[in-house]
Amino acid sequence: MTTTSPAPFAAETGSPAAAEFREVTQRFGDFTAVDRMDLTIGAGQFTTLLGPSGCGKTTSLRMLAGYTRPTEGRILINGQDATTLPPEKRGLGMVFQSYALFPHMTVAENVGYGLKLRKVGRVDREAQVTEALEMVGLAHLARRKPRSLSGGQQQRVALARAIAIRPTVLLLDEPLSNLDARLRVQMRSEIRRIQSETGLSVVLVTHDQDEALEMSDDMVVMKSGQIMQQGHPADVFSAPANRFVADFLGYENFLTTSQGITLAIRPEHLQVQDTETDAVDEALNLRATVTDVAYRGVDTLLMLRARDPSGEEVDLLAETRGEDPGRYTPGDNLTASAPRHRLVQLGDD
Ligand SMILES: Nc1ncnc2c1ncn2[C@@H]1O[C@H](COP(=O)(O)OP(=O)(O)OP(=O)(O)O)[C@@H](O)[C@H]1O
Repeated sequence: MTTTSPAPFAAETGSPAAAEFREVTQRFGDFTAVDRMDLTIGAGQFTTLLGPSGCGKTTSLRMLAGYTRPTEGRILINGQDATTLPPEKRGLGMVFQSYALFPHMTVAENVGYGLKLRKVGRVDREAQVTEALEMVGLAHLARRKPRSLSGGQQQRVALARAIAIRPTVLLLDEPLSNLDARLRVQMRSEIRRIQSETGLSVVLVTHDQDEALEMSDDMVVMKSGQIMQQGHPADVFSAPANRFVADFLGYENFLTTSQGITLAIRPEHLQVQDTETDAVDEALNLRATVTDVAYRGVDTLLMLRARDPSGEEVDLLAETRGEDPGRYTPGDNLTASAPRHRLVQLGDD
């Protein structure tokens, strides 16, 4: 495996960002798929667009790639207005969910295709193809046809093809969703390694929060064509801005305080005790009744019903580890508590 110096791949110096969306809207008839979006894609960063199906992730990526023109707003690539540029003039690499390899071409020909279109000479082209194939660990399969490769290998060829042109930004649209679970996890770290070795700016679209948390430098959570929160995964995870983001990232418990503030607590942070007095020092301290118990091997989920500090009845979920699974049964009364640093205060959606 050769290590490539980041220089040829890095975004042009002096560029404030690899790409920018400025007040971008995309309408399809009456429907607004992307709604006045402002987004900066940092040069050399791994940015993920995360959100549920239909939130506008792919539409945003297609606008950046130039396959769809925004109804309103501007798109900048490397500081230049690219709003009306056709896809082939944007210098972007793209990998789709379906690998879209040419079946009649060898692996090397597939990887070199974009370079040939760009009229890169044979010697340089071969060097760049080899470099890209080495990067994805497939140099030994250069003469094979795609159909003789596994799904994971085909995905690597698609990735090599996209990086061979040394794109300004590499766009990945759910590239791992056709792979089995083990391979998907392996490819996550491979793509991440390639990104850090090349210094490429990458935008990944995914609905998988684990993928986004593991891979991103910058995570953009979207809902209904709008950005709900953008930041480093650890920051977004520990301090979701609103209920939507919290919900999407697996916060299951939402409570309202007597002052009307909404708090979120992760199920693994909600502790249960048999008696009221055990938990008096905790910031949150609620009497609750067990409504259901689900044993899951490594942990046991307790479904609880309680009255929150505002007086509303709420359903809670506590994930207990190391407890005897038979310890609690429906109808039991207990105390659900959490220390102050586990209570996340939420803003409006
Ligand atoms: N060409 C189109 N014409 C009409 N509506 C469209 C078109 N393309 C997308 N949409 C709609 O815009 C919304 C956003 O679609 P988009 O594909 O961007 O979502 P997504 O977040 O990528 O979802 P998924 O994860 O399911 O791909 C959806 O409701 C979709 O039906």
